[in-house]
Amino acid sequence: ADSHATPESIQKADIKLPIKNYIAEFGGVEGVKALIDTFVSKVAADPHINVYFAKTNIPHLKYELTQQVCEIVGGPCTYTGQSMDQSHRGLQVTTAAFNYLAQDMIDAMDERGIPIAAQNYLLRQLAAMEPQIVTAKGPLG
Ligand code: HEM
Repeated sequence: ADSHATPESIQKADIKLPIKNYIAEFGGVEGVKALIDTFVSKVAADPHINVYFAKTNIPHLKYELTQQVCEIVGGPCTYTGQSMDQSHRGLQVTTAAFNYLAQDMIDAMDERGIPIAAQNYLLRQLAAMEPQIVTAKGPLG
């Protein structure tokens, strides 16, 4: 996947400009792939949110997430999946669910030793996607 961000892929991935280059801090494309493996394992084991993923094609999700995160952190990847709005429409994702998923990403990044500045950059990008992803209210808001 040695291609680069395009206006279309940036829009689909819901990336906020400017893209900053932290790919080295993430350990290159292989490091991003390993991070997404760790992250998805944590999500699958997280009783607060794993019900959302009961019918999900996990290998496909890992592929799309790897491309998206690699592109976000300035790596040589192009996201070609669905937009965040499209892929989460109808899933009834709540703010609480969003925050649990964000914590799983923090735990995964800690476990893989990603430097804090690089973590914070990715987390800011993910936080900015919340309006496209959260479509439901639950007991916790
Ligand atoms: C910023 C946070 C998030 C990002 C960057 C993200 C990203 C993605 C991506 C790239 C896909 C694949 C799209 C495709 O197949 O074309 C996807 C699918 C999915 N996401 Fe998220 N997501 C986020 C938050 C969440 C949350 C909080 C939940 C629920 C707790 C969730 C549940 C799902 C599910 C169930 C699918 C699979 C839908 C299907 O089977 O088609 N996502 N997400």
